[in-house]
Amino acid sequence: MSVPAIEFKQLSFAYSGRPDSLKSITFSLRRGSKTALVGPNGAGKTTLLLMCNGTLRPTSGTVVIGGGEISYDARSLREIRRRVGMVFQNSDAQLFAPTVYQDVAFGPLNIGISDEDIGRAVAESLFAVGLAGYERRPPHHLSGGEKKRVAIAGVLAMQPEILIFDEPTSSLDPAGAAEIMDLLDELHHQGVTILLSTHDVELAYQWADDVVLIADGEILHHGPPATIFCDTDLMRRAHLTMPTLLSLYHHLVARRLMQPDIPPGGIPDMAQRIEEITPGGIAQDAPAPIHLLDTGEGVNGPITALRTIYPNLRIGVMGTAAKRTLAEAAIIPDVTYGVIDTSILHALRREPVLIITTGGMIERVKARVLDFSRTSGISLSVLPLRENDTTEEI
Ligand SMILES: Nc1ncnc2c1ncn2[C@@H]1O[C@H](COP(=O)(O)OP(=O)(O)OP(=O)(O)O)[C@@H](O)[C@H]1O
Repeated sequence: MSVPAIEFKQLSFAYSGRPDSLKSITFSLRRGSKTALVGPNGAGKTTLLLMCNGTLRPTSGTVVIGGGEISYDARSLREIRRRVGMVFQNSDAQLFAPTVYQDVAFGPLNIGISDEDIGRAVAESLFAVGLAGYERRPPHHLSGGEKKRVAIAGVLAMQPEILIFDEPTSSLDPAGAAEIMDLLDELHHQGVTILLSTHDVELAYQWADDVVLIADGEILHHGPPATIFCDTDLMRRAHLTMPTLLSLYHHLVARRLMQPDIPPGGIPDMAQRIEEITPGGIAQDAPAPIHLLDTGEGVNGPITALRTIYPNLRIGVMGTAAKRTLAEAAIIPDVTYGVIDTSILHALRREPVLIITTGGMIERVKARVLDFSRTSGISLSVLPLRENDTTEEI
């Protein structure tokens, strides 16, 4: 078995003169996993996250990063903070330079990266968080959401192997929050291990592979989201409520309108199940295909060709590189976040859709659509587009 990304071993912690905020915490995070640390106010989430890069030191017990126990001398801490990026809940605590550029450049500058490479890292990180062109702005004149993005860019510029986010979507509007979650998905796909804290059960249910439930400084459970969020006793003990999608599913099952099954993973799954039990749906028609274009193949030709066949084609774009390519080609996409599930919903409504992305994200689209087809029994097709070819089917 591979070495875990992070291990907490019998970790306890008390702020000076206070009772224990963390009580004998033991769990580990798989390398490359995306985990949500979920719990009510005051549960100990922030305190636990601050252990991950040595900002706080346990009163007893240890934190192990990639197989090595954290040491608390200045040199070791510098090295740990390069490998473990941390975005704080309060961005004001993280931003201090006079310009956005200097703020994002601060980390790379401190580890001796050349000016040219720093320029590139800053530009790429700002583009990734949707703030290209903000370089000369003073961070303290930005909105709360923009500050959060600058803080994220500063962490991305260090290319950490582990990302720790304390309430990543707080102070972001819903679309901005969804874009940041998509960015986290992209980073996860590049192999980064992600641990975020939240009390947003909707977000944790739809996004995380694993959920760690914490209340009153203790871990109540660590497991797959559906197992944890379906457990009403656990939810009550953690002062949380069941995600809306699960709650609706349980109500429909209890009223015998729906067969008990694996809980729905997202809106496409739920919409499909409702369509199956509702007369008058369009289930008898075959779904529209989801076209898929790798930006490496060039975007203008295939889009023009597809638009002549489908004038009402919807275009979704996933990932930083693809967004940049589309911006350069002056093509405005219809969907920029939640792209795969939105595209599945369009396909089920028999509306033509094209997803533009690149690299490993191509496989992610195929895997998610295949997974949906398998669980729903509805055969959806993904048609990878090439310059003169729109017919290959998975
Ligand atoms: N600087 C501090 N000094 C003393 N006690 C603190 C300090 N920070 C947090 N605590 C206490 O530690 C406990 C855990 O707080 P923590 O901020 O880790 O919880 P949290 O789960 O992140 O909460 P929230 O969701 O409200 O941000 C709480 O009882 C809190 O009052």
